[in-house]
Amino acid sequence: MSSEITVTGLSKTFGRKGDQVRKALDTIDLEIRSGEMVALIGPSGSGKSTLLRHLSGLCCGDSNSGEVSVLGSPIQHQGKLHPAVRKSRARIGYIFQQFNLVGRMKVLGNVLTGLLGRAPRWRGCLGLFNAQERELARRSLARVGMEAWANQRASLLSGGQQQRVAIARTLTQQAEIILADEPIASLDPKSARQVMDILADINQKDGRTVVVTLHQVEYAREYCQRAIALKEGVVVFDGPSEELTPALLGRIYGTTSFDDDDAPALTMPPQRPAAGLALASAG
Ligand SMILES: Nc1ncnc2c1ncn2[C@@H]1O[C@H](COP(=O)(O)OP(=O)(O)OP(=O)(O)O)[C@@H](O)[C@H]1O
Repeated sequence: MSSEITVTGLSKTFGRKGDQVRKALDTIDLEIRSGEMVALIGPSGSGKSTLLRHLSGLCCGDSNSGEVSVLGSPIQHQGKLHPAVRKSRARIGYIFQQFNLVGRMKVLGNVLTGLLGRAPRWRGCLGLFNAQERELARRSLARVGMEAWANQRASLLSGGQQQRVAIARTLTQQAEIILADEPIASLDPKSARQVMDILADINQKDGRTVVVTLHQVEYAREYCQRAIALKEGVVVFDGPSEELTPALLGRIYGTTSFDDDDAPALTMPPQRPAAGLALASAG
């Protein structure tokens, strides 16, 4: 399998000298291969969302720190976005915790916005999509079980339905990679499972690479073959998700207590990772 996402030496510091400085990512090295479904896990504030944003160039690393390339194209290099990042972004689907649909717009219109990065800008701005593009959007909605809602306003949908429409938007975009940032964090368990089933289906049937940040470790174990755990901006585990034993999770999260949704119930403040926790000791 070829490498689809490569991150080398990426660091990100928030805050300026004099203010409170916070290192959100600390010299991250990663390689994600074509067709993988990878969970990004770790305690709140460990850097999962920040890392995901860097992968699509929504965020730039520290100057002189590292590089990110996706699908063979550079996204950023030493703190600067590559001039052709817009082209690369058109190939990357991004799913947000809060769906990012336009509530006043119809569901079909929202799904068609997936084409904005590919269609000529003037056509997208005027909403001039051709019959073939509309058909693609309808097929995408059917794939996530939302075809019957095509002409409804997005604001009328439940959270789970909105997230399915957001996934249909990435299908219409014909995204080659899907980055999903906490896609199920605000959903009830049934909707969460539907969304994870759809992401897994796209991964398995279409061979799309999926990287998903998750709070619920059980979903990571069930749906993703590989898990990458961050703690205080450092990769502390990278391996098969079945190797996420309670003892290891206890060290990653600083707790052995998990709530009903299998999200870690944090009772201890985050600690620096113990030396022995780094990568090699994961098994
Ligand atoms: N725009 C920002 N400005 C300043 N600090 C930020 C910003 N974005 C993130 N941070 C900080 O970077 C660190 C990592 O945040 P991030 O949101 O990536 O963590 P996370 O693992 O996704 O957390 P959660 O699971 O709670 O969403 C945190 O300390 C956070 O406060």
